Formats: sequence, structure tokens, C-alpha cells
Amino acid sequence: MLHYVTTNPGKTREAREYLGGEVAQTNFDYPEIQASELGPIAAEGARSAYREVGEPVIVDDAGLFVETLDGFPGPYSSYVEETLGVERVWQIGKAEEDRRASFRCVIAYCDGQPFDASPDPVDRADRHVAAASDEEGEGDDAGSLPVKLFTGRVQGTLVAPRGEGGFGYDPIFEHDGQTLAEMDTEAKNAISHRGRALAKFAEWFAQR
Ligand SMILES: O=P(O)(O)OP(=O)(O)OP(=O)(O)OC[C@H]1O[C@@H](n2cnc3c(O)ncnc32)[C@H](O)[C@@H]1O
Repeated sequence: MLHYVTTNPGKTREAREYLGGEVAQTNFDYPEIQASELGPIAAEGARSAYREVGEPVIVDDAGLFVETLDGFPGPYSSYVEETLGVERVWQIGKAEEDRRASFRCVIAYCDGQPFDASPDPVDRADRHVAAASDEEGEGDDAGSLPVKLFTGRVQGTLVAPRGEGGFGYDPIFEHDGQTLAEMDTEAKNAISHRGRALAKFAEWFAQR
């Protein structure tokens, strides 16, 4: 069984569209390392989750990156949502003329086994992220568990909160005239950071 290890039911709802009944939500709050990139956070999370669960796991680290604020809140999105809250992040963004932002997601898979090298260009891009995480000291030691990373990103604009769907920062992030909170799960997945990362993961996982 594949476990989506997360405390966030919104993430599993989105993952089910790609992985159906193949995925269980496993509610384990793995320790999140502090890093300036999502890749190493997701990779280390997947290793901790695999050690805990003992079966194949995916973990997903995501965040909102506001361009003119140098990517704030980025990897600190969860902390900032809990402390400032989404409405105040909008107030900060509102003061800026340039309100471009992106959502990014990195899915990390670990089943305790090493991965075959693959010539697929998507995989090459992901390996680059994995290598970057290793350079930062997240996985080069002899005993570290291999992790495979899948990335996704969507560009948009910060707007005043609208919509009841989705979760987290969805109400203040607009893509193509709609906030992600105004989209249903299928429509959000079709364009979202997580949808893109999940599509890459699901394709690779089905071929294993
Ligand atoms: O770590 P887990 O347990 O998976 O759950 P989490 O909600 O803390 O997950 P993240 O650390 O990946 O999330 C970082 C923050 O970004 C927000 N976030 C993540 N994905 C999002 C999405 O698709 N739309 C809106 N906000 C999102 C989320 O609400 C958090 O505040």
C-alpha cells in the first residue's frame, strides 16, 4: 500500500484523483527540517515517514512564493499561515504593485529501495533537485535512504480572498481569472502545482 503521509486532508483529496484507491492518508506529523528549498524538506520528510511507516510513502512539501517579496513565505508557508494567517498575507501583498506569485510543490517518494537511472527528461530535472538536496547535506551519507522527487509549479496573482473550496492560500491566489478556492478539485488539479507533480508521480509509479 502507498501512504500519502500528511496531516492535511486537502492534499489527499487532490491525490486521490490521480492515485484512486491506491493511496491511503497516513496522518503522521514527520519532523520538517528548515531549509530554503522545498526539495530537501520533502526528501528528508519522506525518509522519516518511511522509517515510521515501513511501507512506500509519499510526502509533499508545498508553498506560496510571492515574487516581489523574494519568495516569501515560500518554505515557511505553513508557519506563516498559522501565525499571520492568509488574510494578512494578502494585506502584505496588496501593498505591492507587482502581485505575481507562484505555488510550488515537491513530492518525495521513498520505499527504501534505490532507483534505476532513467533517461526521461522530467526525471533528469528531478534528479537535479535531488542532487541539490544532497549537496546541502541531506542524503550523501552512506546510510541515507534513496528518495525520488517530482516537482510542479503554477503562476498566478495575489488577490483579495474569494471562494470556499481548496485550502490554505487558495482563496488569495488567482490563475486565469479564478482563485484556486473557486475551482473544484478537478479544475484545481488540472492547473495546480500539486496536480502537475502528482501527474508526473502517477505516470512514473504506474510503470514501476
Ligand atoms: O506538512 P503536511 O502535514 O503535509 O501539511 P501542511 O498543510 O503543513 O503542508 P505544507 O507544509 O506542504 O504546506 C505549507 C503551507 O502551504 C499551504 N499550501 C500547501 N499546498 C497548498 C495549496 O494547494 N493551496 C493552498 N495552500 C497550500 C498549506 O496550507 C500550508 O500553510
